[in-house]
Amino acid sequence: MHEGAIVLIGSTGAGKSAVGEALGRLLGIPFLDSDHELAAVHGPIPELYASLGEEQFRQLEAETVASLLDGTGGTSHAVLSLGGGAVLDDGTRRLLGRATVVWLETDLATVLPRLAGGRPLFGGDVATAWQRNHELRRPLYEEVATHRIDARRGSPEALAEEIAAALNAQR
Ligand SMILES: Nc1ncnc2c1ncn2[C@@H]1O[C@H](COP(=O)(O)OP(=O)(O)OP(=O)(O)O)[C@@H](O)[C@H]1O
Ligand SMILES: O=C(O)C1=C[C@@H](O)[C@@H](O)[C@H](O)C1
Ligand SMILES: [Mg+2]
Repeated sequence: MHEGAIVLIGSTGAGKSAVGEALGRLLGIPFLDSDHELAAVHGPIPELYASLGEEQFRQLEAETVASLLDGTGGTSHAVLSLGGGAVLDDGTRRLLGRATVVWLETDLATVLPRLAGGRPLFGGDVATAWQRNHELRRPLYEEVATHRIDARRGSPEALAEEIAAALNAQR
């Protein structure tokens, strides 16, 4: 199997958490999520983001990702789903250079119904804000991804199967 972590990246609502959980279950390895870890240690993301501001939030997120990646090194294996904006950090992108990084590609039509509850960073017009972030971050996802999956259709379980097959094919 794979050394270190299988990291899932992509825009908000792409399914990183849902697919990551399914992939961990499928492969029988732990599932970690940087947003879940941040929330467990520091409290709910919206409040954390509001109190810290973007710059400090990104710094804390980067430290969290680094420590989760550290914990998955050596002989242990895990699936690690990142927050949608985690790739904005240069240090995080450098660390991802050593991981298997799966980009869940999606589009606005797919995620819009999933964003109905609102996301902390998307004040005002959710669709416009999502699209802007999606376009700004696309080159960064592209830079660090070792694999790409079309996440616009298929259940989280089906997408997990697809990822497992893609990773097996390269062995
Ligand atoms: N392939 C899928 N098919 C149907 N629903 C999905 C799929 N993937 C995710 N969902 C649902 O869409 C919502 C958003 O998914 P999820 O939280 O996994 O996205 P995310 O990429 O982790 O977003 P964020 O960047 O905010 O962490 C959840 O309610 C989830 O159950
Ligand atoms: O797209 C973003 O910038 C974010 C996505 C979420 O995963 C959270 O990490 C947070 O809401 C920020
Ligand atoms: Mg998530």
